[in-house]
Amino acid sequence: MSKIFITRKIDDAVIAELKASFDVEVWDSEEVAVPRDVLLKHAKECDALLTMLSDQVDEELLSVAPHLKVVANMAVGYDNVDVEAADKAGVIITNTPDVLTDTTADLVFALMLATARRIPEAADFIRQGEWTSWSPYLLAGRDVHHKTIGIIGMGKIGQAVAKRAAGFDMNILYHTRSRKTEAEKEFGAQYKNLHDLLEKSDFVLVLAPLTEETRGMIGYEQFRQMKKSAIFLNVGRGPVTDEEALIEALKNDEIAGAGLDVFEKEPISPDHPLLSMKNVVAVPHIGSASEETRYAMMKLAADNIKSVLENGRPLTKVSL
Ligand SMILES: O=C(O)C(=O)[C@@H](O)[C@H](O)[C@H](O)CO
Repeated sequence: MSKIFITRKIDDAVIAELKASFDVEVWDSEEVAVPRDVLLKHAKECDALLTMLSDQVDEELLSVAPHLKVVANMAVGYDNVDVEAADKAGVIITNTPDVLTDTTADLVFALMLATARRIPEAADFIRQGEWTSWSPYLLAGRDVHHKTIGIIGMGKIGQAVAKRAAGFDMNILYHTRSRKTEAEKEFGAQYKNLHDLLEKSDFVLVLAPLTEETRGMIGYEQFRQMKKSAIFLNVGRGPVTDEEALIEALKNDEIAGAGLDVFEKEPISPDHPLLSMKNVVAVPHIGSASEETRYAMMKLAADNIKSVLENGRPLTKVSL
């Protein structure tokens, strides 16, 4: 019977479905990542791994895993996986695209609205008992409707954001590796080089995956090119942004605010400088965190393993 190791406690129904056909072991914690030595021990004897973003699937792991046929990453991103090394080792890597697209695009709008309309600040204002009177500009924020959003990384989530932005009568710019003519036709999105997008956008949104190409792509120079009234959003990967440069840009009022779901190092500590800034809305990597979507991500990861072990065919393979 094929052996599967799941690196985090996921939904019982999904585990039960796998246990019906395979020998399944689960790292029995939702919060605590599986320690490296435990992961390597299981990799030595497993045919399949179901992994999280916090698990490094690298040459060391692949070199001790003679039976490994598939690694199903419970994420659309796979910057925790050395895909080239896996390909050389003949190990199939899968991810969880599509099932999280709309949920993550919703979080983009939640962050954009929360930052622009100062929602967390306003919620605190009442809780602190500060709402004692009214003034014309009390907690006045900035409009989102009819403004310009610049999307960096126009994959499926970027296009789902463009669809929502069209509903807000926004002007949509995008910068990405390949033109998205569909999004141009359907949502009036305009392709721009990075400099023009940064100069023209009221909201600059990072959705690009983390690659050697995109690491640190938004740094001091890029923040200087943005409008002073711009709000910066990152719902992609933290290291795409030079976080020191972001902190400087906020401190020096080079931009007006930031809405962040991802950070250079996660989790971030409560004394992180970004958390002391009123014009920053920070949330703990919850882009895809709806019950429906996280269940769908678990199920898709499990179905990928089942399909590969039963007929060698992945459902959502990561290709080089
Ligand atoms: O899918 C991704 O690439 C994500 O970043 C998120 O959907 C996950 O929540 C992440 O895997 C949680 O750590």
